[in-house]
Amino acid sequence: MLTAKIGKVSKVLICGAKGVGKTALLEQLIYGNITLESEIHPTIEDIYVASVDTGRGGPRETLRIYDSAGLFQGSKAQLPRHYLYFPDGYVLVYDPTDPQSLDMLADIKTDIDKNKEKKEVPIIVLANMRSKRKDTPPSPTQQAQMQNNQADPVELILNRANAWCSRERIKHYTVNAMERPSLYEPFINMCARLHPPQTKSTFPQLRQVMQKTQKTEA
Ligand SMILES: Nc1nc2c(ncn2[C@@H]2O[C@H](COP(=O)(O)OP(=O)(O)OP(=O)(O)O)[C@@H](O)[C@H]2O)c(=O)[nH]1
Repeated sequence: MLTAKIGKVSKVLICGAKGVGKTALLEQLIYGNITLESEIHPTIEDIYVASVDTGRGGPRETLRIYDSAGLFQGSKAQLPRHYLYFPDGYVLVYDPTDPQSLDMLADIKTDIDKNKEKKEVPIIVLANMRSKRKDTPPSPTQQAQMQNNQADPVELILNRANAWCSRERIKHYTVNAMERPSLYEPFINMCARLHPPQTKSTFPQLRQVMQKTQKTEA
């Protein structure tokens, strides 16, 4: 007999401004084949399927991840309407060197909240750190800023994002599309929230209550 268990499939939308690295993140997460030399074309829409081990035992869970076309900056950012109805969760991405790409996420989040009705819809925010690495020496501009005791603008944007995310009760992650391990935690977290552990059947408790009632009636 075939007994392979197939977990639930959840739909997740990844969205944000144009060119913040949404496709690079997904390709890296799923295939691990992205390098600085990879040629990536702007997305219209693509679907990726990820089989995720949440580390809780049991079958792997499946995420169907929709990569969306990046939104243009300028006027109020609006997701195409159908993206507000079908996703079970959202991954919002911004580039911490570009403050407008962060501002845009607030508009997207408001739109999601307005349309989610009573459903619980997990949202996470990813700051794609591009190639900023701890071992990279500071650029001449950063050196000048440090000499003038000015804060690093990327740090300021990350702080602003952290403050917004904690107000909105959203988890904020700093990742780098070129570093695959940095992508695991956010997607495992999203998957675990979309597939909470099954609670045990309440029938045994129900049976106990019925037995007690019968005893008191006798
Ligand atoms: N150096 C570096 N380049 C990156 C990184 N992430 C993305 N890029 C580059 O930035 C460009 C845009 O990346 P995409 O992944 O296409 O961005 P996107 O958000 O999917 O873009 P749209 O589909 O147009 O919205 C590509 O040339 C990527 O190679 C990164 O972490 N580091």
